[in-house]
Amino acid sequence: MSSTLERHAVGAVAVGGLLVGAGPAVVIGDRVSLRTDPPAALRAGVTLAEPATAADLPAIAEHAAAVVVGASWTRDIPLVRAAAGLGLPVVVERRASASMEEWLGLAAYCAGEGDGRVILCEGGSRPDLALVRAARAASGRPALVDVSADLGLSAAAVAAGADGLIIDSGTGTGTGTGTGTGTGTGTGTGTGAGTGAGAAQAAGAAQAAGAAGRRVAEEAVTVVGALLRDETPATLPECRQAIDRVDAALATLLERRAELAGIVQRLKPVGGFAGRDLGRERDVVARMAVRAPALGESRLSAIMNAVIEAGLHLAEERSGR
Ligand SMILES: C=C(O[C@@H]1C=C(C(=O)O)C=C[C@H]1O)C(=O)O
Repeated sequence: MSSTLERHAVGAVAVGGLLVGAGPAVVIGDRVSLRTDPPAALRAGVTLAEPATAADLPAIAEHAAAVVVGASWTRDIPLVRAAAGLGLPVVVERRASASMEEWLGLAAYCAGEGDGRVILCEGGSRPDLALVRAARAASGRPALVDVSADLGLSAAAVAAGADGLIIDSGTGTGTGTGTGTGTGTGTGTGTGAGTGAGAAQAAGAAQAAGAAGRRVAEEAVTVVGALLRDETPATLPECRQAIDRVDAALATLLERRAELAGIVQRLKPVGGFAGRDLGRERDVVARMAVRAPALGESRLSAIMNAVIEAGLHLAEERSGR
């Protein structure tokens, strides 16, 4: 077995005001690539910036919180080396078809050329989430997943252990001017660019789609993070934020539960409070106590009585009883 399969605790890398790799997963909505975005996209305070050439590096050092070694040029070693030595955290994208060993090898090279602050990043149209999980555990480096091409993978990426999601900066800012393309889909991707009439519309569509995309990513980080991401908050604000995420997940589940309980009321011969089934309620509590042994049956029973009664009230209200 390769030694890269050893598992390491994942360290944290600060990127601007974000801590990537410890605590909650983050959403990064501003990744700029000077290979495709206009130079003006590199505004002060941008989080991630990818150079087109070495000439871009001084401006990136001045304006960006981290430099991206992009998937399309991981073999341009002089540029990789210059980017890694810039003094910023380095985000190392996996070249499509690169193996985990190649990816981690490049990350280690960047760590050696720089000050060691390296974050892995997986992207493309079909991000390999199993590889993200394995690479993160094997290297101890935090990992981001760029879900711009398929926002529907946001929840899966967080579940796979991603320390953050990147959503395309074009979708996040909608800075288009002029006519051109403005596409917004249900999953929230959009770009606005061009010159002439229709610009505002294109930019507006891109902005709306970008905001929707951000909500999808934030939702995944919050709800899936609350369910699956290990956290040991050390401060009062961090702990309260962690509780807020758990409450968001709870509210989502409570609403879902109330809908299901409402369907049951319509399916039973006698619904509502009149058809209350205390045996079934006891079974519900007993099963939950297996998952929540610290709370135990008697505390859970009080909680679930309130939950069940709220569901019955809602069902009766809706049925006009
Ligand atoms: C949903 C039902 O109706 C009532 C509500 C329950 C619940 O919310 O879990 C459980 C038992 C019943 O008192 C059911 O019978 O399953």
